[in-house]
Amino acid sequence: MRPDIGVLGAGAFGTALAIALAQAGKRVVLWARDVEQAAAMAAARENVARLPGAAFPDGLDVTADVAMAAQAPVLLLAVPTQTLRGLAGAHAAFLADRRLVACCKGVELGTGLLPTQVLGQVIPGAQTAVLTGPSFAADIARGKPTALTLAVEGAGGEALQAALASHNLRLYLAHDVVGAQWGGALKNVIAIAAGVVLGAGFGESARAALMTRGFAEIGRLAQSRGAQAETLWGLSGFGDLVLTCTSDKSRNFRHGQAIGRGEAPDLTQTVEGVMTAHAIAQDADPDMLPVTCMVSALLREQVSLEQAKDLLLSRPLRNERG
Ligand SMILES: NC(=O)C1=CN([C@@H]2O[C@H](COP(=O)(O)OP(=O)(O)OC[C@H]3O[C@@H](n4cnc5c(N)ncnc54)[C@H](OP(=O)(O)O)[C@@H]3O)[C@@H](O)[C@H]2O)C=CC1
Ligand SMILES: O=C(CO)COP(=O)(O)O
Repeated sequence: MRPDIGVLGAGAFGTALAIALAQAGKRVVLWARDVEQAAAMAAARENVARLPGAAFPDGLDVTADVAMAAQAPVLLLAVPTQTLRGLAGAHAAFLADRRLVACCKGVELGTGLLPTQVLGQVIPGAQTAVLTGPSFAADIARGKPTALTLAVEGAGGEALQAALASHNLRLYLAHDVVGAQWGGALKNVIAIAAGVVLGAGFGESARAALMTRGFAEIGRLAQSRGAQAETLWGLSGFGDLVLTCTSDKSRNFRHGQAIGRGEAPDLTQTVEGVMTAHAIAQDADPDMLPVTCMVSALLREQVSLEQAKDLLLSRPLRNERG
C-alpha cells in the first residue's frame, strides 16, 4: 500500500518524526541510505545508533530503497543541511513532483542558501515547505507535547498541516518560509555561543545578555534577507532560541560548552551551527553580526576565548534598539 509520508534521512530527527507520525496512524516509510543500517533498524524495530530507546510503532516501515519511500506524496527531508543538495541531486527524479518538507536547520556553506532555496535550485519548480521550531528528537519520539511551525508558501498549507499534525505534535501554520528557516538556522549559532559562555564560567547573566543580543542579531540579518519580524518572534525563532540556548540536550549548546571548558567537542555529532556560522561570517559585517562573526572566528581558532569576550565587551556603547 502506498505510504502517506516518506522520511528521507534516518538520523535522530527523521526517526523521531517517523515514529510520531506512525503513532498518529499514518503509514510511514523511513529511508536510510545505508543498507545495513536499514536492515538493523527493521530487525530491531528501533534506531539503536541515532535514537536508542524509542520503539518503532506498527505502520512504520524502514527501507534503503528511496523509491519505496518516495511513493508517498509528502516527503520529509531530515538530513544535515550541508548534505541536502547531494541528497536531492542524487534522487531528483523521485522528488520532482512530491511535497518536499525541509526539516533541516542551517545555511549552505559557499552559497549562503537556505534549505528550500537549495531544493529549488536542484529541483526547479519543487513544491517545498518547512517544518521547524523547538523540539528535541527524543521528546517527539516519546510523544511529549511539542509545538512547531509548518511554513508553506501558496496553497495547500492547511492540508499539509492536517497531514502532519497529531495530538502531541501541534503544528502552527505560517507562510513566511524564509523567516522560519532563518530563525532555525541562526539560533544554532547563538546556542553555540551560549554554550561557550556557560562552559567558560562567564555566568547565566552573560548568557541572558547573549541570547537577547543574539535575538536582535537574528532579527537584523533575517529581516535584511526578507524574513518577517513576527515570524522570528514565534516558535521557529524565539521559541527555538530559548530551547537550544538553555538545554544541554542541544548538540549546538554542548559543542559550545566543550569549547568554553577548553575541551575537545564531539565531532561525530551533527552540529549545524558550525557551518552556518561560517556561511554567514564569510561575507558579513562584524558590526551588524558581532556574535555570529565571533563564533565563526572562535571555531576557526582565529581568536582565543578571552579575546572573543574582550572584543565583544569593548565594542563602542550603543543604543539598545537599532
Ligand atoms: N535531533 C534533533 O533533535 C533535531 C534535529 N533537527 C535537524 O534535523 C537535521 C538532521 O539532524 P539529525 O537527524 O539530528 O542528525 P543525525 O546526526 O542524528 O543524523 C543525520 C542523518 O543524516 C544522514 N545523512 C547524512 N548525509 C546524508 C546523505 N547525503 N544522504 C542521505 N542521508 C544522509 C545520516 O546517515 P548516516 O547515518 O548514513 O551517516 C543520518 O541518518 C539537522 O538539520 C538538525 O538541525 C531539527 C530539530 C530537532
Ligand atoms: O533544533 C533542535 C531543537 O529545536 C536540536 O538542537 P541541536 O541540533 O542543537 O541538538
